[in-house]
Amino acid sequence: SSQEEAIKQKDVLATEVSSLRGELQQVRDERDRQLSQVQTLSYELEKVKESRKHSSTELDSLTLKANDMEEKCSFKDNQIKALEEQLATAEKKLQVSNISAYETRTEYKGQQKFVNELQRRLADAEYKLIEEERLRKKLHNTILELKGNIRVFCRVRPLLADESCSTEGKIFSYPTSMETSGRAIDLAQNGQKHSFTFDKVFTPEASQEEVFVEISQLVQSALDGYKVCIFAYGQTWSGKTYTMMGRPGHPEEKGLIPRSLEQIFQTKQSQQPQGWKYEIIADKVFLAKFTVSDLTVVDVHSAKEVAFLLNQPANSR
Ligand SMILES: Nc1ncnc2c1ncn2[C@@H]1O[C@H](COP(=O)(O)OP(=O)(O)OP(=O)(O)O)[C@@H](O)[C@H]1O
Repeated sequence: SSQEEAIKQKDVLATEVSSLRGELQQVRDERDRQLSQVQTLSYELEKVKESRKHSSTELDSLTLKANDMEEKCSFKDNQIKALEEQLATAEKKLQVSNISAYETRTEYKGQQKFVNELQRRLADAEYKLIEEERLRKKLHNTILELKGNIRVFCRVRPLLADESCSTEGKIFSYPTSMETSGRAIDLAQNGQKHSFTFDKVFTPEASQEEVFVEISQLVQSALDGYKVCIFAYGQTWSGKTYTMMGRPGHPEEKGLIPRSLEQIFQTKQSQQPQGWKYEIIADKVFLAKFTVSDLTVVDVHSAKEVAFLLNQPANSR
């Protein structure tokens, strides 16, 4: 029985051992499972640590960026403030400009009215001027016609250095009566007096300018469209060239031709704004010893040829 007892106890113990072995196995399995869980967790922990490290670097860089942005923002804020101030000033200026633009526009309208009025008056004045110019031409020509369509002036030149003056005072005299003053000349020859009257007599003292005053009215007539002819006539050495051309190299002694040309070209210029247009044609003819040579029809090829033609009448005398 004690043997049975022992066998029984042994069986109980064997059962107990196997149950304990089962439990041990369970504990082992649990341990392995927990071990692998620990491994997983420590791996994850490692990952979290790494990501935290990365995040902290990123955080640093972001903080830096944020600081930079803040700085920039405050700079931009200042800029915006400055721009706002500028904008306010500009708006104020714009307001002022608008007011002054309005004033200017009003003033411009006033001026425009005034200009229109002036233009109207100018057109009126121009019309009157043209009418009056027409009347002046007519009256000028009437005066010249009344003075005589053909007028003869006499000019006595002074004695030249090599000419005797012993008898000069006795030969010429100029009557001073009311009727003939400035128009008559008396010549004494062999005790006889010969009286002549002209439209005007120029004494030896008369200047080129004085002679031109008489002639300029005829030049004006020519400019007004009337036909005019002025020529000098007289014996050799009597002063025709001097009267017509003047003394070369002495501008104050220039003759009728250069003075007339000046008047013609001055009038041409001064009348241009009033709408007058002048066409001036020059034609030069030489007459010497009954031979007429017309420069405008003779073919010339050089300045020398022209000089030759100009000298021809003088050479042929
Ligand atoms: N009014 C004057 N005052 C001063 N000198 C004059 C005057 N008129 C003429 N003379 C002089 O008298 C001289 C003769 O004049 P000029 O040559 O003009 O005469 P002319 O009539 O043209 O002669 P020609 O018929 O020979 O060509 C010139 O020396 C000129 O300078």
